[in-house]
Amino acid sequence: MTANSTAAPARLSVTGLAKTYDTAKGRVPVIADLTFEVATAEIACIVGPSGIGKTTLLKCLTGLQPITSGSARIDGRPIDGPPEEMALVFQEYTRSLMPWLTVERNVRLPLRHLRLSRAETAERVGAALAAVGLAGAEGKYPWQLSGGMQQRVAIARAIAYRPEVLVMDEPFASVDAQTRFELEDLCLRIREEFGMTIVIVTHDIDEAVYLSDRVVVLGERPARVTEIIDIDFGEPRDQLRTRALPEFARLRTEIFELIRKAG
Ligand SMILES: Nc1ncnc2c1ncn2[C@@H]1O[C@H](COP(=O)(O)OP(=O)(O)OP(=O)(O)O)[C@@H](O)[C@H]1O
Repeated sequence: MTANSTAAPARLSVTGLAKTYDTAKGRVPVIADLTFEVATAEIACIVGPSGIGKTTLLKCLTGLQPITSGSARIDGRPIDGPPEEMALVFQEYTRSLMPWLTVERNVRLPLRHLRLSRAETAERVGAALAAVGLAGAEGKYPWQLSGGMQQRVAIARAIAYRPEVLVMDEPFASVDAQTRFELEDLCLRIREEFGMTIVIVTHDIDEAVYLSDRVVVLGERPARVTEIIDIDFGEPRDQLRTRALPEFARLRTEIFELIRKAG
């Protein structure tokens, strides 16, 4: 955890965040009290039992849901609506891509707001598609692509926008194991290449250990931070070598136990 009040503000800081939904049946407290920070160019994974409030937390971080109390800040500024410097990738790529637009136009869509030159737009779209291994697929439509390829397009769209913070909600849950490994390594590369800060909700403990600089484990209902676990495998990480390290197994067991107790 990078944290102290005299240093520059963390890229993302969550302080005493609480969230209660107002429903027809009354108020439903989902998040009681969360505090954690994510520094620039770090990858943080949020894990916890099903229904603990992980997606709710992401909605608060991305300004899609108002926070009930406490705060979420980006570079010290309170988040009270979708911040321009953030991009969000959902698990359900089928709902996030426009089926009537080509891959190229899907990736270009959010860039409209940035008022870039044509050349820069083309450069960013090309580089993002190349980064996800989809160079040459510009003219295809989402429905002509496999699920894994569609999710790559959704990620390319986020990369082309070059957000300072990339937030992803179970982004690889619906792709096959091989694609999942490739997309995880893509995350590590874009963090390296663009200095992006990445926050990922995942149910996959191994994925959290492999990708993260820190894992935020949520527990209790309404949710609190059970534990923040720093991970230091250094770079580069490798799907076979890193996952075979004794320290990897130790961290997996520790996080598994924490989630089991929290559930
Ligand atoms: N808009 C809403 N209004 C009322 N309650 C909601 C709303 N969205 C989510 N909830 C409730 O908040 C709780 C946490 O849901 P959330 O989707 O954030 O959990 P999660 O940890 O992401 O779940 P999962 O691991 O199953 O994806 C659940 O009980 C859910 O029913």
